[in-house]
Amino acid sequence: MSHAGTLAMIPALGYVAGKVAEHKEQLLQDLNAALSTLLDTPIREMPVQLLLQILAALVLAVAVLVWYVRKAAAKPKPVYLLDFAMAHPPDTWRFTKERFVPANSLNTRFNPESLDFLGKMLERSGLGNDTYTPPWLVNEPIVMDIAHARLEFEVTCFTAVQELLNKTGIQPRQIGCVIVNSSLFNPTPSLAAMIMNHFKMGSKTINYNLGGMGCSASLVAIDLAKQVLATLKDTYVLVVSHENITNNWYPGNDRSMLLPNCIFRCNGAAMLMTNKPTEARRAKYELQHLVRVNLAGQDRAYRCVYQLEDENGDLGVRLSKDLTAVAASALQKNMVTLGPLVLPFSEKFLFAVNLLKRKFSGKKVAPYTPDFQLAFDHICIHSGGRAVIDGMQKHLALSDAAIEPSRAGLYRWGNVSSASVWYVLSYIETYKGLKGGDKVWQLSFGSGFKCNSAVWVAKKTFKDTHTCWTGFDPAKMWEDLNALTATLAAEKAAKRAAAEAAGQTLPENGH
Ligand SMILES: CC(C)(COP(=O)(O)OP(=O)(O)OC[C@H]1O[C@@H](n2cnc3c(N)ncnc32)[C@H](O)[C@@H]1OP(=O)(O)O)[C@@H](O)C(=O)NCCC(=O)NCCSC(=O)CC(=O)O
Repeated sequence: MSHAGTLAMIPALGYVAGKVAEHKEQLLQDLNAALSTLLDTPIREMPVQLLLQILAALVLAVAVLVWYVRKAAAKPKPVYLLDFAMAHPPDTWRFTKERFVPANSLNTRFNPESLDFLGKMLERSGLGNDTYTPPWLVNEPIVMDIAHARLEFEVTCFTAVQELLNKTGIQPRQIGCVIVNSSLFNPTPSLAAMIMNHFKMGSKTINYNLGGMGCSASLVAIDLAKQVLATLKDTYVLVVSHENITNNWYPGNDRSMLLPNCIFRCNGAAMLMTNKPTEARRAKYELQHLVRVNLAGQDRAYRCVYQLEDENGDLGVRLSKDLTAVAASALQKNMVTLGPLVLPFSEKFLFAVNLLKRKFSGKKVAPYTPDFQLAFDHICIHSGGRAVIDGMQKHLALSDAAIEPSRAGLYRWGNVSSASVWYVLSYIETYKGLKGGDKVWQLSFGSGFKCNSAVWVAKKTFKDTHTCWTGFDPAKMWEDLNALTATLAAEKAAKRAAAEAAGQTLPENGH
């Protein structure tokens, strides 16, 4: 029954309760008399009508019991996130900003304009000085073979999984299913098989490998884990999210394909999910909602993150300038489903009034964006790039404090693809901590084009210091980011003034 139906029954129940209280004495006397007659009368002597009434009551009781048991069995069992751990590559993989252009100069195929573009984009990207790249991509000789791509996966993800097993005390043989997502590196045997082989998992463990699913694939993997947990009893599902830099380093001169070299960096996240009731108390979170939106049916959205060969045959991923606009439209669609599930009544009401005004007022009314900060205590937005985060902050009208974890994710780790929502959550656990009952929103975007949301509820009050944030200084980050914002604003103003002087008008984005 819907909540509205339940609410509507309250006055009726109140009326019945009032009447019962009013005639309590009489009712008790009648019941007593009926019971004594019933108990003193052998079944053979009972009137047929009474027997039928007893039978009907018994049938009704059994039907209610069966309905209740079936309803309880059909209710999805809770899905818990026991814990998660992040990859933290070795210090020898640190890739400072000063090294970026000299290291890229080792690739003799980059022309001077490309090197200029790479340097300029890095400066404006919102990445800090301390991200990680496999050393074989930025030292001579440059190697981009499959053995090194595998090595990158081992260094990042095996360590994250090992740390997760150490934290939880779960043995590899207890894991019933392994799910790995990596968009651009899908060797055979699969990455999921590599995990099973390294950790010597049992032959009954099932595995899945999600390829080509972009930066929002971690939440697709979580959704798959949820579905697996609905079919396997009392088990653990290990989810590993990774994007490979070695297999994705573009050596050519197409600007839109060079952009990933500027912003994508080494990463890995390992999550342990379970449906075991005995783990309910120590689990960090319970999954409350998972909403997936996929715009693959629309050409512009489908093509805006696209792997292809350039005109010289070099393979890379082209990032379209449309990406932030497409992400905003995917977000809008996701919010339409997510909003009613999570927003407080006041926000739903304002949204509905706005909708009616837009439909029937005959005037141009701007759409109302609900305040999602009223629905969630913590927000983890995919740190896909400075422009992506800026766009999301604007669309969702988020405060600097609410968006800080995502900015920190980009600044400290770069665009770490689908693992980003976990680096962001680990920042929240490390710096802010959670209270039991806190709601966390993970929001990811990626090729397809997809926008996925996961809502988690903290099961306890805790703080967890993740090693991937050791030594990080949020104040220094804000100092750098504020300086960058000021530089970009000054540049934009100068461009606009020059254009106006020349009698031209620049579009909103300044180009
Ligand atoms: C790259 C930026 C840091 C640049 O910042 P700026 O403030 O300088 O931006 P801007 O718009 O003024 O652009 C500066 C210059 O870069 C060029 N430029 C910008 N975007 C470009 C693109 N996609 N392809 C080619 N050129 C591009 C502009 O034309 C301009 O060139 P000129 O100076 O010549 O006029 C920012 O635009 C950004 O963060 N973009 C989003 C990156 C992104 O797509 N991330 C999502 C990754 S995909 C992902 O995360 C999901 C997935 O993979 O599945």
